[in-house]
Amino acid sequence: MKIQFTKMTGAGNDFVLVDNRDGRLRLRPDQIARLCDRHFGIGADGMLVAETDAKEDRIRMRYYNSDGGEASLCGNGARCFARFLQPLLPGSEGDPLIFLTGAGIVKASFLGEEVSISMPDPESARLRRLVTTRHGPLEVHWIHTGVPHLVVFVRDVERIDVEELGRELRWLPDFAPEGANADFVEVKGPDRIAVRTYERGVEGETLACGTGVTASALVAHLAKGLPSPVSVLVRSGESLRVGFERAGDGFRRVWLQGPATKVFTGEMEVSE
Ligand SMILES: N[C@H](CCC[C@H](N)C(=O)O)C(=O)O
Repeated sequence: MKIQFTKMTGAGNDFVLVDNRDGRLRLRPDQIARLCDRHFGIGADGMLVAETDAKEDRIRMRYYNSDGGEASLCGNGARCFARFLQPLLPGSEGDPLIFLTGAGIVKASFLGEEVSISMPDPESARLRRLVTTRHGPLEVHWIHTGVPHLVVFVRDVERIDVEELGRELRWLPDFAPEGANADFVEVKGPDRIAVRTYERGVEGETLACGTGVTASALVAHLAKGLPSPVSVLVRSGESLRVGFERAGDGFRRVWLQGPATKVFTGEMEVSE
């Protein structure tokens, strides 16, 4: 089976995108994992598939991590998805796009090289939980920004063994069975943070994580008082921005902005 795809990157978090609005494609997790494989496939952190949701009469974005498992939202992926979708919808040039995701409706706006998306209202954060790691007790903050995240504040993100500690936090029994992505956050200034993320379903550090950047900025507001918008430096060296309004003890009108770039298009043969 030949797959026509577009490869894109959202600040270094990279994706394979496929237009399946005609519904002809049925990919198994092992086929998705092969497409995302960096040695035997195209190579990506995840895959985004455009579908038609007849019931809602809207386009739906399905997101799969590189292990082939589906997740409810991918923030950088949604920004790339909007950039991918726009030329496929004649007459929509420049207008905001609205599409469905597993975490609700997303509205995307195009700002030059960048794309800004509305993020779902996060479930209320669970702050200052003590967990036990092989290095002893650690204070973590849990928040769900479309997918679950554990946020840890550190003095220097460069000195963290993200693969080792990130993996341990991702699999903590306290958050089983769904687990969580692990974000390590360094406050760099009154409205700036640096974030490194170990991603669930990629099972490793990615160069950026949109829902993780959002989780980190919201918790930095709650726990450290950083105001909106927060500028976030990610592992690739690029920066993203997160804006929000308070609503009671939570948030509303959360948005995530950053680069979303096409890298190449191609086709790949996938075994049936
Ligand atoms: N790995 C995440 C989903 C993708 C998150 C990330 N790529 C983003 O940009 O939000 C999870 O399974 O919870």
